[in-house]
Amino acid sequence: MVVRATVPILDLQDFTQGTAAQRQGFIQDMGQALEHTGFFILVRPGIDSEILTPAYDQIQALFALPLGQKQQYEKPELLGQRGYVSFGKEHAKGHSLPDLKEFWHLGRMDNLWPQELPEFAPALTRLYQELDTCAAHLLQAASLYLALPADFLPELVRGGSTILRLIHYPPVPEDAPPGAVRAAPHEDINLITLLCGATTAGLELYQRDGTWLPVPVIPGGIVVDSGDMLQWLTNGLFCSTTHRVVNPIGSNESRYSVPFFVHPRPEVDLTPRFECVTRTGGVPRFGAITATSYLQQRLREIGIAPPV
Ligand SMILES: O=C(O)CCC(=O)C(=O)O
Ligand SMILES: [Fe+2]
Repeated sequence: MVVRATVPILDLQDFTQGTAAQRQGFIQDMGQALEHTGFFILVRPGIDSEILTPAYDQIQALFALPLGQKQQYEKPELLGQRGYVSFGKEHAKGHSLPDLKEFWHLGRMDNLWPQELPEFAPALTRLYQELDTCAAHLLQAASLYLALPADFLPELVRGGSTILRLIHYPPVPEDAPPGAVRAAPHEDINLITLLCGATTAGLELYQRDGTWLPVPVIPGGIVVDSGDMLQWLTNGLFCSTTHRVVNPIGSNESRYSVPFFVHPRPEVDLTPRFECVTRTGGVPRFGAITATSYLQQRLREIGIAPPV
């Protein structure tokens, strides 16, 4: 019998409102998912449609603005960390072809806001805050799984450089370079990513047997994955899984998705925790580095930051 792999599904309310046994079950299942798949789908994440719907309306309105207006908010000196990044700018590490996407970044502070859309700032600020709360629950559960104090990981990201990325993948242009895809295979740089509300399928994750597993779109669910910084800090116990977004087959429509990249504060030390080194064979696989040095190095690799 062939057993088909699936992406684990977890219910956040087991952790936030469940019995002691449900809470413990959530911690175990989440830890196992991050160890073995690097991905899971979170249902009942506590972000309701009153927040998501207006945010999505604003995202669609943003990308519908004329290119010239969007480009007023494209500022190379911000290294793509705030405002607009136009179609074809970013490429995945190790890939020369650009991804077929345009996107907008907003953070905890120092944001650029599109003056054309007065509702944009309040709607997106609320979504950022809700995702920040959701991420804190997940990082608490991850800390408990690692037998660290519950506040260990949430404390690293408090006031940190977390970024909300609004992505629009337009219909694939006829003149797109052969081989270019919506998002080429890559790993996320940060600690964890919460991907909310992709409008259509396309996200796939790479499995150890060399096959790609499509991630289903579950309405109201959030796709969560662990990134390279968490892999580093846990000495590889939690894996940062390669993923990609494939081009649509059949109807060539726009796809929107909204990843929330949870980052530590810049000065945070990412040296593997000794508890995790012990759990992974006793030998540190990674060295000492701060979150800011790690990020700069990675942004250079994807063509966003200038070489030193
Ligand atoms: O659009 C998606 O579903 C995934 C996007 C992604 O992996 C990324 O921006 O890092
Ligand atoms: Fe990603």
